[in-house]
Amino acid sequence: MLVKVCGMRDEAALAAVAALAPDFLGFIFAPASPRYMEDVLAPEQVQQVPTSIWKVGVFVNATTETVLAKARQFGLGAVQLHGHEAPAQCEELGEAGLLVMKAFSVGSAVDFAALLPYVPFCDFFLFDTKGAAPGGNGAVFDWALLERYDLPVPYLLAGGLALEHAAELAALRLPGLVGVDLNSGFETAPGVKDAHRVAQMLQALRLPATT
Ligand SMILES: O=C(O)c1ccccc1N[C@@H]1O[C@H](COP(=O)(O)O)[C@@H](O)[C@H]1O
Repeated sequence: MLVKVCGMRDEAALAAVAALAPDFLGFIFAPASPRYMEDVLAPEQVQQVPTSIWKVGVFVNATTETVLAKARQFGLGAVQLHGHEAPAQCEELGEAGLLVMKAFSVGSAVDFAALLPYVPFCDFFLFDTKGAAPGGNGAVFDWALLERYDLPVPYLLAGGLALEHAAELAALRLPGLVGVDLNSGFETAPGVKDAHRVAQMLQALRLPATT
């Protein structure tokens, strides 16, 4: 199971979580988010994350020019598009050499047909809970809604995941599911990750499957 830890904005927590070697570390570039990090982390602090970890910039309805400029400045290898970005923008960012993750908000149902235009242009999808904010709402959706997923793009599960879900997530078998995204459920304050809780989750998810 791939693990992304998102919303890094505290230098000490960044170092502690990076030392745990998650697959992805996420940095929020949406100014309205309490996890917005450009005011507290310098590009060099992001660039020094080990190259074995994908550095993911999380954007909400930013232009391609802005995303590419931030990617260059902070040394991002991947982008998570968490707004209403079009398939053409995913294509542009992929062609620029970035790994593209498109997030979709899940309410009481998922319209998989609406995702079809994104299929050729995304490396991963990410399913998050619909809420008042574009992301980081800290709420879990009904994962059973993904049982009918049949598209060829692998996805990460997001939305309110916390340590209490560890056993259920480790045993979860859903078509297309390849990873999880840890965010507000692993914080002591917005953007300050609790490396101890992240370590416990990584251990639970990386244990060999028993079934
Ligand atoms: O975390 C944020 O503040 C945020 C802001 C804008 C876009 C995305 C954001 N976070 C993403 O939201 C999901 C779910 O987070 P949570 O577990 O519910 O807190 C996750 O993919 C984050 O990357």
